[in-house]
Amino acid sequence: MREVEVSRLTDVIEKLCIEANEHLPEDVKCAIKTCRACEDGEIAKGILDNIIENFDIADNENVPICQDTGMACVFLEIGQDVHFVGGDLTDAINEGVRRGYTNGYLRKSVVKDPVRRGNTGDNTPAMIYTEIVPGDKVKITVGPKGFGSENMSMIRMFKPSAGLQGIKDFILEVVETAGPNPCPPMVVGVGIGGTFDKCALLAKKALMRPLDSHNPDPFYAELEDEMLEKVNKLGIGPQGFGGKTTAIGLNIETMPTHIAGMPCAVNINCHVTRHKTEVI
Ligand SMILES: O=C(O)C[C@H](O)C(=O)O
Repeated sequence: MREVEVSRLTDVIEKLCIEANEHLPEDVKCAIKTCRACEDGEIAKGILDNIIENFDIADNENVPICQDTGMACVFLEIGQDVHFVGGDLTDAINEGVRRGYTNGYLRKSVVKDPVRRGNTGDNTPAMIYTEIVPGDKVKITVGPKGFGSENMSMIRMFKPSAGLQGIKDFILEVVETAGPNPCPPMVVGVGIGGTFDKCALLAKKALMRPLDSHNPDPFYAELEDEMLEKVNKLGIGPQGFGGKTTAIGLNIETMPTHIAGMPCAVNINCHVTRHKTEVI
């Protein structure tokens, strides 16, 4: 059994909240630049140039890429041989978010109550997802999630008879309904399978996977390519002004499901698909 002080998580999460908000992952930057090279419309090219200039400024001046610094989604893969000591794990995670958003001068975007509102003032609570894995390490990923795009996400509980075509049509429906609202070019995270709740989590996890990777199952890897091409043929384009680049990536995550169902969730992210990981 390896003892891990929870204060180490506080320190790491503080750092990851700031870094994730200021520095876009290389695979995302690369995907945006590749799409810029393929565009021929003047407006689309100009918007993608602005997006590239924006993330370069954020990198060089250590400022947030977007005014929406998001809800702090914290994913923990906890080795089963880890024993947390020195305090309450949830409190330690929230303290990391509190310090990150305060010391990094990041916008506090969380309200105390979904209906009656009232800002919590420190961007807590974090959305915490834990998974127990073999080993004695803790893998921490912070993915700040903006809500212009979160609001455009959807889930549908298909009957199996809807088949693959039902899923393909649903992905296109969600992207088309989103239109310019999630600040395209977007990243499309798709979850298929599990239960109602697990399916939504799969879609969110799909957004954390590098855009230059594929689902390990060739069937779903091909579906990722096919659907990305179809999404880009919708012509929504950068910021919704038309063009070839509606999405810079489309990742699919799946898991087994019940014989009577085929849940599908589509979690939309804007081009600011941020996440930072550290293993302790
Ligand atoms: O909350 C915001 O700043 C805006 C939001 O992310 C949006 O896309 O409009």
